[in-house]
Amino acid sequence: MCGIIGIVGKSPVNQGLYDGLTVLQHRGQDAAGIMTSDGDRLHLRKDNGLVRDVFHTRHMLRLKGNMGIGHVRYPTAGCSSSAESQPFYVNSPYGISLAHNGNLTNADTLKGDMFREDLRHINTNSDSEILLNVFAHELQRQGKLRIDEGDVFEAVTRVHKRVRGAYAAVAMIIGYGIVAFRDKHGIRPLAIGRRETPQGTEWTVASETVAVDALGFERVRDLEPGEAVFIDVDGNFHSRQCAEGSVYSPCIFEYVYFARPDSIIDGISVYKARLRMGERLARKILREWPQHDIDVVIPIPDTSRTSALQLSYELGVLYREGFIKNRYIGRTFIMPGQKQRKKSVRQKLNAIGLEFRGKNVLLVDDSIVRGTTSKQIIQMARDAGANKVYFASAAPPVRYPNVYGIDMPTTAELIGHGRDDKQIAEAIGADWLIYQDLDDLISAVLYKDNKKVRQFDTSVFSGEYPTGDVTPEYLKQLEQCRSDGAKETRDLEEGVTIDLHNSE
Ligand SMILES: O=P(O)(O)OC[C@H]1O[C@H](OP(=O)(O)OP(=O)(O)O)[C@H](O)[C@@H]1O
Ligand SMILES: NC(=O)CC[C@H](N)C(=O)O
Ligand SMILES: [Mg+2]
Repeated sequence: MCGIIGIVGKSPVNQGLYDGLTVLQHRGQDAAGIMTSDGDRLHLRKDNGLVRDVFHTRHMLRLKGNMGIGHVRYPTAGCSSSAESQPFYVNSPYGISLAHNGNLTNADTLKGDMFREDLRHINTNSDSEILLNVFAHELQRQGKLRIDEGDVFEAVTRVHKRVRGAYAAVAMIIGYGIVAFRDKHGIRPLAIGRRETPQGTEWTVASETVAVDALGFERVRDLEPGEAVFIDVDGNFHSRQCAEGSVYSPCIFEYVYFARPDSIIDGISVYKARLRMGERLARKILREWPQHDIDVVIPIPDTSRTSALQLSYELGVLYREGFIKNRYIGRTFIMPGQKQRKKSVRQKLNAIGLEFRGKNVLLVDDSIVRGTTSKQIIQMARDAGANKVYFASAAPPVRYPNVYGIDMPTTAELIGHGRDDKQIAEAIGADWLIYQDLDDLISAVLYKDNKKVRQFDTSVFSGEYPTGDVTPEYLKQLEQCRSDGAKETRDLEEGVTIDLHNSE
């Protein structure tokens, strides 16, 4: 997952973009970047690392201008070189930069078309560079010296006709403004905020409402699937539906794990959805094991806390924080390699002995993906003296790859693939394991908050891909180039790619 943000302001936006990226950090820890526009000049700083490490005072001073976009990256295509960090830039037409969250499913075809038909060179293996070039080509094709919002929307309409997969994007056109658009399934989130100042109205577009809140903007609404909004340099807001047959199918895994609980995605509170997940899972436990002997419910920090709390309440069993999280270690699941992920679990969490000694503990996590966390945590609970260690997952088993912006491309890496619940329990070392049912998860998220959302992208649980273009051949090819093993070899072979547009 990545985090994106754009601001059209009435005063310098560098600090706002930085602050916005900081609260979107949980969506991508590998790289960060900001590009601002100051009159007819663009300023860029991007590199590998966390937001706080990438931007120093000297970079912030150079990021001048009242309009800009930013990105935090969790790679799902290409490699993790700083050259593939975002925003990307093309000089023609007009000078355009773009930041993207998601993953294109027809990137290879598009790349070929770009070269053969559009005569454009793509310098990296990033699908986001392709998305930018498709947009740039479609804008250029109109052959205008000066453009207006109609031309921008026409270009986005044509992008939707060519591009498949998941894309929530913000693009900045020098001298004109910022355009934001969302694929016709609305798989990745994108929210709009506005702020009144004595100088006039300022606008922001960001992956999650937490960024809108943190910057002191007022939440306006989410972009609709297939919709584009264009905010011109004077702060005028324009919007248009640019795709045919748009159907809301937001990624349900955003609610399970990715998003911050204080965000509201597509009108649905992530926090409330997680509470309901806990509630439904508790009811399932009571149905399946009414005579349970659970002494205490313990969450696996951070994400499972909300659902674990509600689960314990509904179950009528004590909730205890038995694991303490090191606040300086980030999310382990989105780390690039399995070795690093494994090592980080132990660095990140430590058990409080007295909560485990002689007790039957129910550990609750939001999801089990590769089993990296659950396996080690269960062992830690045993080492801390637990009598029985039970495990509950607020999401159903993850059994299928994700192709829309979450880096889980290989079925073989998923602990739920090809195993039933009993075999998974054995593999992670649990005495008993319970998963949320998919229907319960859907009803926990759906509820009645937003009537427009009727279905979700549930592909990692169901194997059903809403874009309809994900074939077994595609998945095989994805697995070959993006498995942990393939990534390691490639990073060694490619070494450091020199970036064209970067400054130290
Ligand atoms: O089965 P796995 O492959 O280990 O993946 C699942 C785990 O990874 C995530 O935690 P993470 O540490 O990334 O973030 P968190 O602190 O937000 O819970 C998630 O919350 C689960 O705990
Ligand atoms: N997780 C994402 O949204 C990734 C965006 C893009 N596919 C990249 O790899 O940079
Ligand atoms: Mg976790």
